[in-house]
Amino acid sequence: MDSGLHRLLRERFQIVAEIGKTKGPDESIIRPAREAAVIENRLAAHEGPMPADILVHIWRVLIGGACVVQRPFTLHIAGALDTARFLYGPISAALHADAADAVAALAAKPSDLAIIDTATSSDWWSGRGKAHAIGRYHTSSGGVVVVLGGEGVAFGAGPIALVAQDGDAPREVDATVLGPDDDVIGRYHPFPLVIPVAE
Ligand SMILES: C=C(O[C@@H]1C=C(C(=O)O)C=C[C@H]1O)C(=O)O
Repeated sequence: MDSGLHRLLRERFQIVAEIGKTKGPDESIIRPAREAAVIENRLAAHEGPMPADILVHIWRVLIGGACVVQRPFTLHIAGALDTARFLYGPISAALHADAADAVAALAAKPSDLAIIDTATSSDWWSGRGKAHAIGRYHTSSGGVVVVLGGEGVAFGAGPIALVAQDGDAPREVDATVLGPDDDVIGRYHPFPLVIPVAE
């Protein structure tokens, strides 16, 4: 059983490496909407005693590993280590004192990702420059964590936009009701599960 699983995983990573070669040097290898679709497809086909959150956890580690195989990158983390590990697994990480530091590190290397617990800063969005939200997750402790991609990371295809307007705190709106002056900081596919974090 384990040999068969292992063989399939090796095959998956071979295919992932081939897909990576088709992505251009100026294009991000991370496709948040595709990742969400991959997991939604697994959840839709799921049955049996394995808990759905275990399924999601395994696939998130596979996807994080797949991304890093296609092109190495670092997670710049401000107060969201559990969420970062849940979403991307054991890949290279840098811990930052606050959101501003993490966003500055992302600006220096836009192909990395920043993962920010919004409780670490009341205005994490104001210094983000060309970074934009590619994911927004709720945690089991009631927190909200935002994943920021640098320039070039494709927006998700979902209908939700996360908007900052006139310096107000970001709010979620349906993309179809956005006005011309709205400052869209990210669009993403809604994620079905709450991220479990250590208390
Ligand atoms: C494999 C790809 O690259 C990345 C890894 C994915 C995966 O492991 O399923 C999905 C989307 C991308 O973030 C792809 O673009 O298809």
